[in-house]
Amino acid sequence: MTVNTQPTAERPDPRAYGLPVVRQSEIPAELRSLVSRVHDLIDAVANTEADTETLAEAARTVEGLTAGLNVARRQIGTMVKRDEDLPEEAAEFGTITNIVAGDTNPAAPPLTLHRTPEGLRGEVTLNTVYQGPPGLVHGGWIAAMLDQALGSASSIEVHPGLTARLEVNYRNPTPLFTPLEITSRVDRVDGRKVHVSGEIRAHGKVTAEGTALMILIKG
Ligand SMILES: CCCCCCCC(=O)SCCNC(=O)CCNC(=O)[C@H](O)C(C)(C)COP(=O)(O)OP(=O)(O)OC[C@H]1O[C@@H](n2cnc3c(N)ncnc32)[C@H](O)[C@@H]1OP(=O)(O)O
Repeated sequence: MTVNTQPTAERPDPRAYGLPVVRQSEIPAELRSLVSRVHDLIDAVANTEADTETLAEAARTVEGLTAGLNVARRQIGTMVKRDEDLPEEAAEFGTITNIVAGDTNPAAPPLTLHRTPEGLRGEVTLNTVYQGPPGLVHGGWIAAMLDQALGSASSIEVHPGLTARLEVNYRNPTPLFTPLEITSRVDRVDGRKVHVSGEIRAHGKVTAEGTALMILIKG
């Protein structure tokens, strides 16, 4: 059961802090396609054993592409507005290049979380880019995914906040190339302090669990 499905206050509008906002539906299909291809490129580069001529040509090509894309860059802190069907005061915002969930970040899996009657839930499958021990997800990345899921629970169920404390218990190895289920929820709200918890599961078995204290941003 969710503890609180009503925001404690109207959500802060990033535009009031000078941050640009892009609607999720405004992200061009061509950019989404590019992000997806570069996501695959990162994995290919990380694992290639191609000959040196192929590598040198790829480096020149990528250098040229990078220069072309850098001609027009977004402002740091650009936000994306999700759940566009929700009323304006209930809209959810996230940073567009968020390393875990950012729409335009090719290094993000990305992790997409949806509301459920119990809190939030998402699924993600990770390749070797996220590898720590052989065949397993890096522990720091596990913490990052939990941080995102716990922070989003606070943001969506209560109000956006910053992580003041995060504790992770690594119960079992988290495998690569395996659908991971990520769940999170708000356990308790005490003024600006929001206590949240969540888990990562593989094949139904908990591999990691996290608890965090989120401090709601003022305003
Ligand atoms: C959709 C979005 C998903 C995002 C997911 C990702 C989330 C993140 O990664 S956020 C980035 C990582 N976190 C940070 O950078 C935060 C850095 N820390 C800070 O900026 C500040 O310490 C901050 C904002 C957490 C708290 O500062 P401030 O707003 O001044 O609050 P402050 O007055 O000190 O504390 C408020 C209350 O919280 C308590 N508190 C604050 N920090 C802690 C802590 N670490 N442990 C326990 N209690 C704490 C205080 O004791 C106080 O309690 P009370 O009201 O009972 O006296």
